Amino acid sequence: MEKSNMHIILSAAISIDGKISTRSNDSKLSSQEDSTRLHKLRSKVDAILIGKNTMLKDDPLLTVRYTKGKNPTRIILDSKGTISKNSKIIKSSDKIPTIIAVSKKISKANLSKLKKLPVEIIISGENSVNLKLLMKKLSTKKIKTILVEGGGTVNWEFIKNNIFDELIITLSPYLIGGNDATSLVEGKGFAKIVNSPNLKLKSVKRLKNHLVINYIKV
Ligand SMILES: NC(=O)C1=CN([C@@H]2O[C@H](COP(=O)(O)OP(=O)(O)OC[C@H]3O[C@@H](n4cnc5c(N)ncnc54)[C@H](O)[C@@H]3O)[C@@H](O)[C@H]2O)C=CC1
Ligand SMILES: Nc1nc(O)c(N)c(N[C@@H]2O[C@H](COP(=O)(O)O)[C@@H](O)[C@H]2O)n1
Repeated sequence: MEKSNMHIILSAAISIDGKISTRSNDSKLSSQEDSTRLHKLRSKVDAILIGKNTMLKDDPLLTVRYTKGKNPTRIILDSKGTISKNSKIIKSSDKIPTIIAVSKKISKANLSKLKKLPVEIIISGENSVNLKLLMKKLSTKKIKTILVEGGGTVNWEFIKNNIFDELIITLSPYLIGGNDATSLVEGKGFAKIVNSPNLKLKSVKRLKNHLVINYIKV
C-alpha cells in the first residue's frame, strides 16, 4: 500500500440497503450494544477522522463514553476551514486533542479564525485535503491507527486512494431508500467491479438483530 505506516479502519453503521443516513440526515442506526462495541474500538485507536458534513449534520463528540478508556484525537477534514465554533467538538477541544485538516484553499480570514481556537491546524493539499500527505504528517505525531467514521464522501476518498486496511460495518435492520439519502460510499464510484478493492471476510458477529461485519483488504 502506498501510504505511511498507518492502520486505517473505515467504520459505519448501514441499513440493509446500504445507507448511512436518511434523506433528512437521521443516522442513528446502531443499537446501544453496537455503540458500546464502537466505543471500545474508539478507545483502542489513536485518532478518529470525519468529514465536515458529518460534523455539521451530526454535531458529534467522538469521545469514549460507553466504556472506560482514553479519548482519541479527533480529526476533521474541512478544506476551507468553515466549521462552527459552536459545535460540540470545538467546544470540547480544550480538553480533547482536535486537529482540523485544511487545504491551501482556506482563506486568510478562516485561517485566522481557526488559529484562535484550541485546535491544531494541518494544511495539506491544494483544493481538498490531500489524504496521503495528511497521513504522512499524522504519522510523525505518533498517530498510527485511525478510525474513519464517515461520511460517505470521506469513505470514497479513502477507498479511491487505496488508503485503508479494514472495514467494519454494522448491518442494521432498517430499509431507508431514497436517492438523497447518503450511502456508505458516495463520490463517483468505480465503473467496473474489477476496480473495487479486494476484501476478505475476517469475522461476522451477531448483536441481536444487527451484524458486525469485519473485512480486511487483501
Ligand atoms: N451511519 C453512520 O455510521 C454514519 C453516518 N454519517 C452520515 O453521513 C452524512 C455525511 O456524509 P457526506 O455528506 O458524504 O459528507 P462527509 O461527512 O463525508 O464530508 C465530506 C466533506 O468533507 C470535506 N473534505 C475535505 N477534504 C476532503 C477529502 N480529501 N475527502 C473527503 N472530504 C473532504 C469536504 O468539505 C467534503 O464535502 C451525514 O448525514 C451523517 O449523518 C456519517 C458518519 C457515519
Ligand atoms: N457506528 C456508528 N453507528 C451509528 O449508528 C452512527 N450514527 C455512527 N455515526 C458516527 O458516530 C458519530 C457520532 O459520535 P458521538 O456519539 O457523537 O460520539 C457520527 O458523527 C458518525 O461519525 N456510527
